[in-house]
Amino acid sequence: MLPTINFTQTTAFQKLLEDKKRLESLPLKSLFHSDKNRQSTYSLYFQDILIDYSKNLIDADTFQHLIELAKECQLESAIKAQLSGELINQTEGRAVLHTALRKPKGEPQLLDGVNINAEIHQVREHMKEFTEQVISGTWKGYTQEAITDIVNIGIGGSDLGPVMVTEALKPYKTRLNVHFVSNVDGTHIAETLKKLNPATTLFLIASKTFTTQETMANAFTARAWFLDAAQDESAISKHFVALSTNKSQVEKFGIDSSNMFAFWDWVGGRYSLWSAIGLSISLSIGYDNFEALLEGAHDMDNHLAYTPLEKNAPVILALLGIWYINFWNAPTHAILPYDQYMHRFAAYFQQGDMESNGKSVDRAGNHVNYATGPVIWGEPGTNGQHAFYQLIHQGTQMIPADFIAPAQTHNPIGNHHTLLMSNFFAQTEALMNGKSLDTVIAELQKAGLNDEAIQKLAPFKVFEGNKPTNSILAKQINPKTLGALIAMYEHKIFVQGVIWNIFSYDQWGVELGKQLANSILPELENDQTVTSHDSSTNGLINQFKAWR
Ligand SMILES: O=P(O)(O)OC[C@H]1O[C@H](O)[C@H](O)[C@@H](O)[C@@H]1O
Repeated sequence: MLPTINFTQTTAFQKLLEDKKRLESLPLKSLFHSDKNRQSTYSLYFQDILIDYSKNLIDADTFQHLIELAKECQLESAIKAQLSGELINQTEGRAVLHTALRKPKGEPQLLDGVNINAEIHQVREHMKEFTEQVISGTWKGYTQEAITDIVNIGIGGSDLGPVMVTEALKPYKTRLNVHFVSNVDGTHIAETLKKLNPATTLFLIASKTFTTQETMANAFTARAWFLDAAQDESAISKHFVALSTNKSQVEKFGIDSSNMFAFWDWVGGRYSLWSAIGLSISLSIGYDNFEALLEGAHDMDNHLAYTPLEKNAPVILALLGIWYINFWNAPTHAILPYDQYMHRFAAYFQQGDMESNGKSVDRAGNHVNYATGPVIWGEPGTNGQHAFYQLIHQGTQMIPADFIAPAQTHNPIGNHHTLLMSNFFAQTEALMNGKSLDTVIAELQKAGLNDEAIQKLAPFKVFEGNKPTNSILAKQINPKTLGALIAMYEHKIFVQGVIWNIFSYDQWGVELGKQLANSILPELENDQTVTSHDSSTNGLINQFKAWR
């Protein structure tokens, strides 16, 4: 079981309140002036990834107190509880073992006293064989042609992870074209199918529960589109496979269980790209690369488990997040990859983080009196710079940000990568240093403005600085480093949930909307005036009915 400690009642919390007062009036850049070794003190290497957290509003005492906070909240035993398969997802009565999916063959993982490693590797073996058959063209469609296109139909965790990873690892692409349909808006599937030939298309119906409304609607549409061409139900077995935990629903849909890739209820949807849900990844980049992704994540799991908290990357990132959210009132956190291939990374962690830690009830069932998970957002640099960085630089909210970049590009064209990286380095430096009024005045004088003009313009050109950032510099974004990065963020989320004393692995908050949609659906299927809701909802429904 996880400990239930209110972190605001700890000794470390009180010390951190004092630290905040001290650091408020201490410019971050002065911490660099007074300590020439600051970068090496506040950065660490994880394999070929440099995690530099020195541009944060911390000093030695604060860092120490953050570690003490983690210890007082019994983080170390919580990490052991999760990794050893305890039922830490208490509201659903489940263990949380996505880390087990990344263990090599033969490395035991106990769940209820049973070693589940062999079962996991059986599915991985099935994924490997299937991937190789489809890529080599020995898996044939109903016209005996090889498959050219894969359509993954899934939503939430059965979509976002595979989309993000296949995009991030596009340089490793096999000959297969992978498409993703998630939205129940018919436009999504219509636009996807337009480009495809049923004879060479393979559908992966990805759903942990196999009952999700959007996915089932898209799956039935895909089935009808396919049968319209094939005119033969027996052809389905060559063109539809299921990635799910729900065998009976899969069979009901008409997919043979030999075409089902199983996973288990101890894999949370938003942590499932490592399971059979990753089949689209494996087809997209090849099984060996998929395995390398898992290996990278497994190395990060070991780092979490065996590294002292002071040197533990996900723990440090989590504690820095707590520092800003709970002591500096930062409501959001930006993830800014300077890598076009990683353009869905922030979107992926919107679900990862916000569905996990968007909670307001603690593990004892009481309403919390402190902030929990932040709003996660971000876009790739440099696009973000020309869109929303203005607010990060000069707005009123503190927005801690992670800058992520590869030193080596997969596309060495002219000086593009140097241009990109000059922006990567410049932004975190600018956010930290800002620009003082004196500097602004001197610049305006140099530009030849008169005193009156300078006085008028100067305030708008001042940058306060002191904006905290982490810089995560990877030698290269490849399957292994990406796996490690994803796992690092996953563990960061878990660590924060432990400190906030919330359950990070349930998602009851998504249920109410689903329930209401189900009750409204029949009301939309006739032309009668609706009166069963509030006047706004009734009015909107009735206008919709009149206009459709
Ligand atoms: O994989 P499925 O069972 O279809 O679930 C898809 C998604 O459904 C819900 O929105 C859950 O909140 C998500 O966590 C889940 O990823």
